[in-house]
Amino acid sequence: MSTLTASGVAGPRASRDRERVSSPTPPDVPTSPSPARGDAVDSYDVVVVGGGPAGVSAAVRAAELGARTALLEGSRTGGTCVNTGCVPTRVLAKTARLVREVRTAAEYGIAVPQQSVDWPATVARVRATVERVQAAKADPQRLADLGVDLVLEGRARFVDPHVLELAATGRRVRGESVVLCVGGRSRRLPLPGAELATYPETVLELPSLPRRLAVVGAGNTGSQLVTVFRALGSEVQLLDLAPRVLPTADADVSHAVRRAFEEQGVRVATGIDAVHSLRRRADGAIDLAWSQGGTRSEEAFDAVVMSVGWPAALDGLGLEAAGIEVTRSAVAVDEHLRTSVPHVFAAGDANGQAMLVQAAHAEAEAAATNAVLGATRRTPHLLLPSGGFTDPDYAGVGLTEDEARARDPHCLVVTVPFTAMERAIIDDRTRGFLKLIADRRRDVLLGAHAVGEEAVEIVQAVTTAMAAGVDVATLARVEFAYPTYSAVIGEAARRLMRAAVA
Ligand SMILES: Cc1cc2nc3c(=O)[nH]c(=O)nc-3n(C[C@H](O)[C@H](O)[C@H](O)COP(=O)(O)OP(=O)(O)OC[C@H]3O[C@@H](n4cnc5c(N)ncnc54)[C@H](O)[C@@H]3O)c2cc1C
Ligand SMILES: NC(=O)c1ccc[n+]([C@@H]2O[C@H](COP(=O)([O-])OP(=O)(O)OC[C@H]3O[C@@H](n4cnc5c(N)ncnc54)[C@H](O)[C@@H]3O)[C@@H](O)[C@H]2O)c1
Repeated sequence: MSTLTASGVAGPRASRDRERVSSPTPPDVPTSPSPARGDAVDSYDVVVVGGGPAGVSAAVRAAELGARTALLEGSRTGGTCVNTGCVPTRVLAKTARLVREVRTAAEYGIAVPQQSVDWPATVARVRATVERVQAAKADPQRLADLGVDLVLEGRARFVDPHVLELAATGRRVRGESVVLCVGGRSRRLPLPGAELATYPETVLELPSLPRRLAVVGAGNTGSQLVTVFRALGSEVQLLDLAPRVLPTADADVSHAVRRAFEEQGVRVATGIDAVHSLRRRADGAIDLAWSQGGTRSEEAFDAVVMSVGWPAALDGLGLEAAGIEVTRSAVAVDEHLRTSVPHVFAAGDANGQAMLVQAAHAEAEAAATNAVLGATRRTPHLLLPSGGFTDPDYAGVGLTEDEARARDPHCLVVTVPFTAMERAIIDDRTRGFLKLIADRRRDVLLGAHAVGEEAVEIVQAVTTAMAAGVDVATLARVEFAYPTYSAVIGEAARRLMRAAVA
């Protein structure tokens, strides 16, 4: 059987005598013999670099299309998502929710003794859950069964546009096409004392719960960490250069989350001028200096978390050896996810576009298909739902109200507060709303934004309707089970039907 290449011409075969999984360390999977540094080159149709959500999707897709495929992972499969991002954050969010539930238990007649949080036990629980998700999602045998050679021999580095060298063994792997799925890492600000900061990937390494915590950056990551540590008892100061928290969310979502933070006792400072420095004090605390409106502040914290952005993880990748261009801290790609070098593609956080798991999957499948069959697929990401597990939760899909009004001032917007929904009243979770945005003819849903209980699931349900091209009248006729949070969708659709066009 001949192998596929991007041009459809028979290409070089991989060494099939190698085990499908190789690793420099002796885990429970067999390892392949490693040739001397730079000696041998194993050839594949498609080499995928990075084994996070994007890399695994790209490798599986390429293998499904019949390409000989290698997946090079420098650390652990699962990437940021499983190991240090979504999964641990979600377990921490559940921990925070449990604390809040316990706090209100007495209102339901349940006596709970004075609560306390055992941080090491929380961390152990998070780590155990990461392992369980690892086992379910990133099973090397599953990849092998799908026809992917998983190579765990350290970080890969280009030595020329087709060949990558693996740091742990020096083995060289050649790809007729290469798909870069190397993800990102937290941005490091070049500040005096920056080494004193904690980063989202390292919050679990905090030795104890900080009594006083500063979170710099109120994007998705920072906002979720605010909720977690506030619920666990920390005094929290949130700082951001942007004028509002969650700066890319719908403005009403952003305002609602900020209001909730402030009611919970979080000090929120947006529109600051700059963060200046961190400095270790004699008592072990960290002095953080920042300014706002020209006034300088300096305050002591037990920990300072920096969540100020997520550039692509390009250090040591040798992009210069391949001639691959970088723009704004990410690998530049065209609409077909092709880099400046035509046989190299980039998907997921590495290209700096959407930076969500669902986007990583979609981009990776398109990039791998393009790598194998030719570059024609695109991922316009018109419908990319996302959300975060703060207190309250928030979510959105499609255009924000400001974006929709900028395109058509006569678009229709309705907002249904959770105070109107029986389920929210029953659960005592009336903080929140669903905003639905439709075109003036009510043919197309343009956006949905929610704050409150089950916000992410509600927005996901609206996304399904949007993806199916459901018009407002049809949505208004859908029956929703009683009593559910998603019933707010039907109520919003009915209000859209009654809304007057300006
Ligand atoms: C705290 C936090 C919470 C998040 N929560 C959510 C969420 O709830 N929902 C959501 O959709 N998104 C969330 N995200 C974003 C999500 O984690 C990323 O969008 C997603 O992981 C991107 O997948 P990826 O495969 O592109 O990159 P990654 O998951 O970062 O994977 C990249 C992989 O490449 C490997 N690698 C890097 N360089 C090399 C190299 N040179 N050689 C070999 N291997 C290499 C890395 O070891 C890593 O395994 C969160 C992010 C953070 C930081
Ligand atoms: N639940 C989710 O879906 C989820 C959760 C976490 C992260 N993510 C994704 O991961 C990526 C990274 O998220 P993130 O929150 O780390 O980054 P981000 O870029 O989304 O937010 C960074 C925040 O830091 C602020 N900032 C930047 N420089 C600053 C400075 N010098 N001082 C003070 N504030 C500064 C920005 O204004 C912004 O609000 C994003 O694309 C995000 O969507 C998604």
